[in-house]
Amino acid sequence: MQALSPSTPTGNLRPTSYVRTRRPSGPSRIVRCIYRSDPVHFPNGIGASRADWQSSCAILNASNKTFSHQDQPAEAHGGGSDHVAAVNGHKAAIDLKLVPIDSSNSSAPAVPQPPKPLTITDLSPAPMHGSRLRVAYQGVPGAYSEAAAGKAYPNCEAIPCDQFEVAFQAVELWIADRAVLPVENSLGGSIHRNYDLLLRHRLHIVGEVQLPVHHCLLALPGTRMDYLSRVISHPQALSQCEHTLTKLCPQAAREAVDDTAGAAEYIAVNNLRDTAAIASARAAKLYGLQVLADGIQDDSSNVTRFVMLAREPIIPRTDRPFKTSIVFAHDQGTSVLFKVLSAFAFRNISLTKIESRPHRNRPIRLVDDANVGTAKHFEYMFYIDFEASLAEVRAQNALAEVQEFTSFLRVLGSYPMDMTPWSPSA
Ligand SMILES: O=C(O)C(=O)C[C@]1(C(=O)O)C=C[C@@H](O)C=C1
Repeated sequence: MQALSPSTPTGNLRPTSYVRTRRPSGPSRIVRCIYRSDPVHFPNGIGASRADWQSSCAILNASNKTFSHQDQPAEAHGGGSDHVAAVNGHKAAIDLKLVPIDSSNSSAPAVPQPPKPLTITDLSPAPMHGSRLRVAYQGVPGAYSEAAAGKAYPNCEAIPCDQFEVAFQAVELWIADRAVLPVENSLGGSIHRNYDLLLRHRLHIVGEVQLPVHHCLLALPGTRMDYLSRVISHPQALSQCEHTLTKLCPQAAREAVDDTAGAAEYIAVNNLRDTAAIASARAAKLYGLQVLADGIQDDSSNVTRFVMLAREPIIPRTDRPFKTSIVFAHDQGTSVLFKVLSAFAFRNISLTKIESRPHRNRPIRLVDDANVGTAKHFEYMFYIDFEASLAEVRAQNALAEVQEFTSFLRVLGSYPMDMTPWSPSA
């Protein structure tokens, strides 16, 4: 099993061809590279088999084909909850001259073909990569992020990536249609890396899912809890089980790894008899481990919130509860925060989340006072989620006001709230 990594597809798993398309106007671009794969299925919203990323890559003979654009309402892919803005949904790729033509078929001299006119079928939703949405997540099969991808898009093909950054890039490079990434956990707090990446990349939040996270302590069959010298897992999982772990195996050191299921796989592959992993029951099954303890999160209300990202925003609506995520900064730093928050308070708009991260471009603001010296204020980017749709006038007015108080403002997305009934990780 190999997760998509920075060397994929541009490194050792380089695909043998890309399919390119040229838009009616503008330059040609890579829209897809095709790998042979045994993708993960989500028959009931949960992944069932492992994706198998191979270096081999199908070469499309596109001489007589037209392909549809991938971005379209998620239902067309057999599930999903976001509707990508049709205004950006170029439905057909009409000029495929850049695709290598299969030379085995070319006994006759090549006659230049005039471009074919668009037909009504070119405009109907038919993804060029088959009928399933491809969803990038960080981790390997059995990770909670894979389960979140299955909850967000029930029939999707889940694409494992070894880093969050790679999941962003997979969508940007059209290798995946969506990315599903954790942003916060009810016990462990924010996943800061993803807040920073949301700002660095140009993807749009098109949805959210909240996943109850039920952790197990996994080890090779026959391992005894009192012989454990090490527990390995994702830092979030370690922090969500901190107190329980201290009670269960106080002698064991804790070590952070990239993801929970990756920790389980690592134990199995290296036959580690003194090490346990915190991961899902599904990871135990996938990697042949035994469940030493079940439900080891410190509180049953252990929920991780994931956001779904796409290249295009969705059209905000008012017929169901929506949330909007923004990020802003100001030259005068935290002094404007109160004014910004009042723009929402005056309109009865509830905030559901506020987060601050270092302002990487300008981390410190110096304020000189000849009498007392120089004050050094840290600068921040503020992230806010509020409960309103951008289609609502009160939200538009609030943002117009926020813009007056800020030197930088970006809407990360306006998207349906996850309203699934509450079920803690029992
Ligand atoms: O390691 C995994 O299984 C993940 O999907 C990552 C992650 C996270 O980043 O928070 C997701 C959910 C859990 O909170 C623990 C870990």
